[in-house]
Amino acid sequence: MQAAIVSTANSAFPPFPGFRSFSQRRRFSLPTRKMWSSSFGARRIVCACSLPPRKWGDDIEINDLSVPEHSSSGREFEDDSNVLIECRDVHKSFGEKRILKGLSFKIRHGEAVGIIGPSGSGKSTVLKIMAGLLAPDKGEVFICGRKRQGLISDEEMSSLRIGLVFQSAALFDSLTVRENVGFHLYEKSSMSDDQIAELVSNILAAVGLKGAEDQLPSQLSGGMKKRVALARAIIFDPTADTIEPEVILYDEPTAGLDPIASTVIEDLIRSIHSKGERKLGKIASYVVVTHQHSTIRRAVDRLLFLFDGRILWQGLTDEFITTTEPIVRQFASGSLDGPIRY
Ligand SMILES: Nc1ncnc2c1ncn2[C@@H]1O[C@H](COP(=O)(O)OP(=O)(O)OP(=O)(O)O)[C@@H](O)[C@H]1O
Repeated sequence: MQAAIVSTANSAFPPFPGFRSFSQRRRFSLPTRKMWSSSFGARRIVCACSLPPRKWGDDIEINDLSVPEHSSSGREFEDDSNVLIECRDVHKSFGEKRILKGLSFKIRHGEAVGIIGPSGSGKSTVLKIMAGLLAPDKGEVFICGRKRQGLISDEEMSSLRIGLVFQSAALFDSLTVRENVGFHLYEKSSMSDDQIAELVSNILAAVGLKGAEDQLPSQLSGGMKKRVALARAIIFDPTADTIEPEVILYDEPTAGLDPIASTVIEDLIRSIHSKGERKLGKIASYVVVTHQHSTIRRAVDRLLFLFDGRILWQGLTDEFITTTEPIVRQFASGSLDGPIRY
């Protein structure tokens, strides 16, 4: 994840005069998306890096952190009828550096996919391209079968909502944890401040941050910031009335967390996944960029291995440790012996 992009995303949500007090939120106007667009040229980034409130149904239990069974058959991944996001022959360079050199893959409805690969291989770049924050130099991105032109568009938002949880959390520095997590609800929801505060407290408790409501991001550790960002991505609006398929992209959600905190996050990511059914309050699919073995084992079903600008290998999570592909094998074992040289 590059600092430049993160700061761009942060600048899309500057604290506005009067914004500190959400209890007075109806006495001043938060900027509309149009205002964001004209003021910061960042309308599309706003749409993608933090999800607006979703409709969650009564069936969601935030405390239900049980891990659903992993898919056991690779066959379902051959079904092309339900593709939400497809990258086709995507190329991306930064200056002289060719990062992506013909990357192709599909994310289907119901999937839990991990993207792994060596540091600097372009995993975060792929997420940003999927989210519509970066445009490929060459190649195509299809959203629900429709080719994306440039960056994310409002038209696309109506068919699929894509949220990106940044590696660096990208919190608003001058807002409290409660205000960061409840940001979209305070702006868009018909819920009362007390209801939002209660919902925020429940979500914070679920990510292990009970009692952190009034703290500022500067008072939190890196791991705590990550959990706040996750809480912001998964908070729901139980009063909204639309259900749209939704994909969340997580960039190293467990990096820097202790093993137990990682497990909480991994199970939380699982617990809001609908696994294909269009269910109120659950997300259709998610993609996790990670280096953590625990996250690979616990939070995803299928893996894409990115190497030298392409998908070198893909398979089910269980196959990752048994594959005979030499590069993947070396990566999985962490051995210094093998084709990858540092
Ligand atoms: N906006 C940018 N400008 C210039 N170079 C960039 C930019 N974004 C990414 N890069 C470069 O592209 C390469 C891939 O970066 P990226 O963050 O996508 O890799 P990654 O696989 O996610 O790395 P890591 O696992 O270390 O987080 C790096 O060499 C990085 O320096």
